[in-house]
Amino acid sequence: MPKVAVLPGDGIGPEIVAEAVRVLRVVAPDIELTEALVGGAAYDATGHPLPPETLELCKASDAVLLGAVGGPKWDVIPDPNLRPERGALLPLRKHLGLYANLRPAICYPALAAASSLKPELLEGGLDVLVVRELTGGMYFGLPKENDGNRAVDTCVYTKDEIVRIAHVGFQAAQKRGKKLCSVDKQNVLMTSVLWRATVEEVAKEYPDVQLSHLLVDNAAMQLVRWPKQFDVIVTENLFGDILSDQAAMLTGSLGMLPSASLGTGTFGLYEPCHGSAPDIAGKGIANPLATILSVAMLLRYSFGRETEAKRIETAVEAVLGAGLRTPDIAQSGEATVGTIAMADAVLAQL
Ligand SMILES: NC(=O)C1=CN([C@@H]2O[C@H](COP(=O)(O)OP(=O)(O)OC[C@H]3O[C@@H](n4cnc5c(N)ncnc54)[C@H](O)[C@@H]3O)[C@@H](O)[C@H]2O)C=CC1
Ligand SMILES: CC(C)CC(=O)C(=O)O
Ligand SMILES: [Mg+2]
Repeated sequence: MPKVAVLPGDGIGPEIVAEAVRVLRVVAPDIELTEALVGGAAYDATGHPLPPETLELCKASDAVLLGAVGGPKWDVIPDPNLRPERGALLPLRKHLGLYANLRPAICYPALAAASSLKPELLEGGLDVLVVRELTGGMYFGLPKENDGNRAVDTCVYTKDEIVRIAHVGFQAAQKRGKKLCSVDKQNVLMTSVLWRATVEEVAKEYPDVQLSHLLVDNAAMQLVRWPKQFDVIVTENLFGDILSDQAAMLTGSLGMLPSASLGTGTFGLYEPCHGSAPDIAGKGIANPLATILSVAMLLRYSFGRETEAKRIETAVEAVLGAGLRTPDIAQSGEATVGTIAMADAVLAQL
């Protein structure tokens, strides 16, 4: 029986994951779901944000569905390695070998008005894929220190790490618009000099893909100036984290962006791109669509179930077309629905 580990986490995590699980149960009732603690919730219950039994469950599963971790309550844990982000999320990605993070930023035509961009920049929709390297760079480099007077973070990339994510970027572009933009900061960072040279080398294997390079500051500007120039963006961990949140706003809301974190093979971890949103947690108004769309990615990438994945994506598009809006994607004066009602509407469209 196919197995999925379900890790709701903190803040709005449990609220949105509960709705995504309802969708998954309807679309793929044969998949066995097992819930486990992660993040602040796990720290409170067990003293560690990633209990060994949670990691074991993930390893014994075919895929993981995660909500989000972290929040102000756990920012004050004295040992930074026991905080949810550094103690659970990053180790999960590393232990599970999930080096490729796919973050599709799709602006559904019905949401053009919710985007922070002028509608004419999004005419006919927007579909940009950010391929973010997920297990290297600044988030993982050692030493990582802070003695109160001086703090150090270290950015490390090996050629192998760049080669494998570059292949993911090129292959994704081959299946789409055949354009890849590699984003770095090679005018300053040595890791970026290696990044650019390596991407150039890998490009020789993909003559059908048009490769371009942008420095990250320019890339951030170009994303809001003319987002349709992009097809696939491949970049390192920190830049991809930032640029994908920025790309999310082009689609209407951070609450719309799903993600797949993949390694070799079909195992994957699926989560919305956003965090635990403590400012709206417990209010029943979080947008569940990023997590519901992450379930579609789970079905597509870990189980090869394209039909079921499309079924979910079509239902989401229909619900948006019918005018349902959680507050994050509503225009002023527009009626809104809560988390559960939005998921009810998706279920009704399936
Ligand atoms: N993968 C993960 O588990 C991540 C965890 N975090 C953690 O989450 C906590 C909060 O971080 P923030 O910087 O506030 O980022 P965030 O992504 O949680 O929220 C940013 C803004 O977007 C809104 N938002 C996010 N998701 C939404 C949704 N589904 N529906 C409607 N509005 C939504 C929030 O209300 C907030 O105003 C921190 O502890 C952070 O470390 C942040 C990013 C990723
Ligand atoms: C919480 C961070 C470690 C990660 C993050 O912001 C993300 O993966 O989007
Ligand atoms: Mg982020």
